[in-house]
Amino acid sequence: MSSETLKTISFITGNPNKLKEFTQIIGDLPSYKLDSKDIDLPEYQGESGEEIAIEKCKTALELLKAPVLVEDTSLCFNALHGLPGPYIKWFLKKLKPDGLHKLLAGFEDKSAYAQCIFAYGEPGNEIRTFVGKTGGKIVEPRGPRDFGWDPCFQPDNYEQTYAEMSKELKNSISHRYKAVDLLRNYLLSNKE
Ligand SMILES: O=c1nc[nH]c2c1ncn2[C@H]1C[C@H](O)[C@@H](COP(=O)(O)OP(=O)(O)OP(=O)(O)O)O1
Ligand SMILES: [Mg+2]
Repeated sequence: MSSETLKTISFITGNPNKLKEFTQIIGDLPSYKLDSKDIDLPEYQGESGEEIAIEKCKTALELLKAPVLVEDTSLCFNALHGLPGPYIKWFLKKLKPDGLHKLLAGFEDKSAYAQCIFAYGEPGNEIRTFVGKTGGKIVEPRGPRDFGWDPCFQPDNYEQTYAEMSKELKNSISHRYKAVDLLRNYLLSNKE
């Protein structure tokens, strides 16, 4: 297929680590050209993760008026009925991974899940969402601190935190991997 007939999709995110993982996970996508834009879009509050992703996608569509992809990530503590959830960014900013772990000091249940929701929109079409979840527990931080709450999240069935894992391993089991896998299948089955 010549480059003129490739459909360009812009992944809009202000987070370079997300973009790096996304690019590694999605790999080569025949018929599409994946582009990215570094814009930190405003996010609605008090909504479910899915609604936040859809609203974020609508904002991106208004800006670009072309196929856009956005993503919203949550970290949900079961003892806290799913909080911090979509507000994890602000909790992390103030508390750091150490404080996130301490937040659960008074609770026996340290279980949590990481959730990633991609929202894909094209002008005039309904917005599609793709949800990936990985369960685990919140532990005392271990490993490099280069990406968010990775040091304090240990996925089920593994002895390492996300931060201690190789990128290849994280990207083969993560919340983001599961969501991108659904998105990839959708895009490949939906191409004209
Ligand atoms: O796999 C991950 N491992 C560790 N930390 C992570 C991961 N994925 C997102 N994060 C962090 C980034 C932000 O502190 C919060 C999600 O907030 P979220 O609004 O989705 O991300 P963001 O504002 O950094 O980028 P964007 O411009 O795409 O909204 O969790
Ligand atoms: Mg954000």
